[in-house]
Amino acid sequence: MSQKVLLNSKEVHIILHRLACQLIEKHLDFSSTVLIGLQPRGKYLAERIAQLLRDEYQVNDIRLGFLDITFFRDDFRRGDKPLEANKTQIDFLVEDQKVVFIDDVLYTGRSINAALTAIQSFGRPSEVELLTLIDRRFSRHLPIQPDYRGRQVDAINQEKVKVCWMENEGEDAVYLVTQH
Ligand SMILES: O=P(O)(O)OC[C@H]1O[C@H](OP(=O)(O)OP(=O)(O)O)[C@H](O)[C@@H]1O
Ligand SMILES: O=c1cc[nH]c(=O)[nH]1
Repeated sequence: MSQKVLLNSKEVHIILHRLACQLIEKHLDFSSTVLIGLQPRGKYLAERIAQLLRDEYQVNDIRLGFLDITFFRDDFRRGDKPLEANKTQIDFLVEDQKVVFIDDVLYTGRSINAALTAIQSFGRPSEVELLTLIDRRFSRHLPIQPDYRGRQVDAINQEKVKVCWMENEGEDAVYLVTQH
């Protein structure tokens, strides 16, 4: 296995600021907008974006929730391992709200498809957008595209993009991992 740095810590931080600013441009005071990080790895990105909005850009009253999509995936019966769900935590109504899904990587689009199904249990949003740190090009199985993207990456199917966060991996960085 070998890995190449796609984004270092400084580049990740610059991109996070840009994404936060793009959200402000569109959503202004966030009075009818909620942020939903997809479990497990979108949670870290969503927390970072929410923290930036609050601390650096003085957007108060950010509503942030986390959505687990494990049992909404179209392939969830196919694996041979027992599935472990993560926690869904949405302490507000999404009815008539603008929902922004936040995930670290967009690849086939199947996770977002599952999230679109899962969020219906919480109400009917007025619109749903997608923010992703990494958009893997030419790999979609479904017609799903991000509204806000950190970096577009070309990778072949044998490669994996790995997003690391200080909170769980001890550094903010993005790697392209190749199995040999
Ligand atoms: O567009 P998709 O093909 O659905 O891929 C995107 C998903 O892949 C990753 O999770 P993964 O399913 O690899 O699980 P992981 O958390 O174990 O990395 C990533 O965190 C996204 O949620
Ligand atoms: O490259 C990929 C594809 C799916 N999920 C990831 O985290 N990385």
